[in-house]
Amino acid sequence: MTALPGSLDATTLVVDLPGGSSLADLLPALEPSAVWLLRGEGLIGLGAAAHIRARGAERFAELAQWHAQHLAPLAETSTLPASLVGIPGAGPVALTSITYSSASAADSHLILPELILGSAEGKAWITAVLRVPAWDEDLEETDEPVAQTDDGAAQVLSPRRLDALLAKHGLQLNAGRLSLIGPGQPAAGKRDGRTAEDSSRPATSLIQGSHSEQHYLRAVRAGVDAIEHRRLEKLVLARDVVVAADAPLPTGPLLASLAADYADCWTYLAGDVLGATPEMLVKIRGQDLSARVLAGTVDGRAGLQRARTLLLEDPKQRDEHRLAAQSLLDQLAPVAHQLHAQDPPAVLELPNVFHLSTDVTGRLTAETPALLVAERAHPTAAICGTPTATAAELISTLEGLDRGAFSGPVGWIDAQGNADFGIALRGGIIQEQGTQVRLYAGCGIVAGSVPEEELAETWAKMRPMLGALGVLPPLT
Ligand SMILES: C=C(O[C@@H]1C=C(C(=O)O)C=C[C@H]1O)C(=O)O
Repeated sequence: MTALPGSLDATTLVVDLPGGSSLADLLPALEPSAVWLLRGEGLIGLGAAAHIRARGAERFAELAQWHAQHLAPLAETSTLPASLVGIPGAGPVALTSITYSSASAADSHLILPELILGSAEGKAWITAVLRVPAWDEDLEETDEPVAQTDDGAAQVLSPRRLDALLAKHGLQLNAGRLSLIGPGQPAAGKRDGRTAEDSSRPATSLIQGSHSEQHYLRAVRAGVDAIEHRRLEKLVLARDVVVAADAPLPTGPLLASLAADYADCWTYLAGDVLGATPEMLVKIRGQDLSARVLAGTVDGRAGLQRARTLLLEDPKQRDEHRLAAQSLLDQLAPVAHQLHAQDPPAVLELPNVFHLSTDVTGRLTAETPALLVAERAHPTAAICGTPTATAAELISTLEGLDRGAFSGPVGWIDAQGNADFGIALRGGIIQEQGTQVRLYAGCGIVAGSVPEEELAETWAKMRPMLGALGVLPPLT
């Protein structure tokens, strides 16, 4: 973990967005360090005031400790404009991605952007986070006079410094209106989030991932075998493919296209992982928690009527789903009460696939820090299996992958401890200086699963990223 000398100072201002546009409309022209968007609203992080990395079994605890020591105190010291008080995620907020496995060679991340663009409930704001050096540090960067806010609180951020910070990220503020500097103004309400710059996007092609399709078919067969020998009930097996580009891929336009095409999914970027996930591991609002468990999948080409029959009336799909919902309830039970799971599950319709979906609600019983609630909830049987330990062990031998951030928690946590932790699905990991994205997808295997059908399902799950990257999947 990185030590952080000095302390942090955050200033939040209410802003207007260019007429008729949403936060997501700004994305194509930005180079975000972190993103979390649903239906055009959410958070865009730019730069980093602090970037904490952790690995191993203590990764959740280390990030939670950093939050408690550095971010939580800002809830007291950085006051919010009155109209934003009570809006979760408003003010200083860290975005995070945590690896699926404690054995991963990849880092887990907690990123506190130096500039946060936020929007929720029809309001928009910017938060600037500055690092105030300790007394014995070089003070060169803080030669600005300390200003006073209306309520008399000390404010390190002078108007000149704010303008410089905005300009560094291609933005400006005029009479409270936030806009892009230069020609790349957002296209108000533009449906597909694409701009003229798209024509100059790097050329992309699909190449094999860590293993062949045959390797995946064999792994699924071995998984079904283990289930039929009663070693376990359910197992989620993933595979990867790589999209290679002839130049670094700009993440702003990629995320904008995901946000436009998958508006009902959470579009995310944190550390090196990005995508658009439909699954919420756990959302924390004060003592309230909620989640959306998904398991059981039908290709979107089936159409809603047929998908409803295939999902709701198939005992195999219902069983696979029940195990996923039950695992979340069991794992949250020590820290929550009044846990309630929707029954029967609903059918969630996405542009590429249909899922069985269960909404869960509950109340946290004790003051468990949000990141440690996420640690408890992870991994559910939606992305691991039942029983968890047996499934995790089989995954590590059969998949032959380091999943990195794929299928781990991804989202944000604010100074008060409100948080969204999605599951990093339908995404990929940026590699090779931005010239490659490694896409991952997995499928729940139960007794009777057919390997070829599971392989086809992985392609359906990769469709959002393949589409955003301009690559056609093979015919399935
Ligand atoms: C593992 C993935 O998705 C998970 C597995 C599902 C399934 O097996 O039916 C459905 C939704 C997700 O919980 C993935 O998208 O890669």
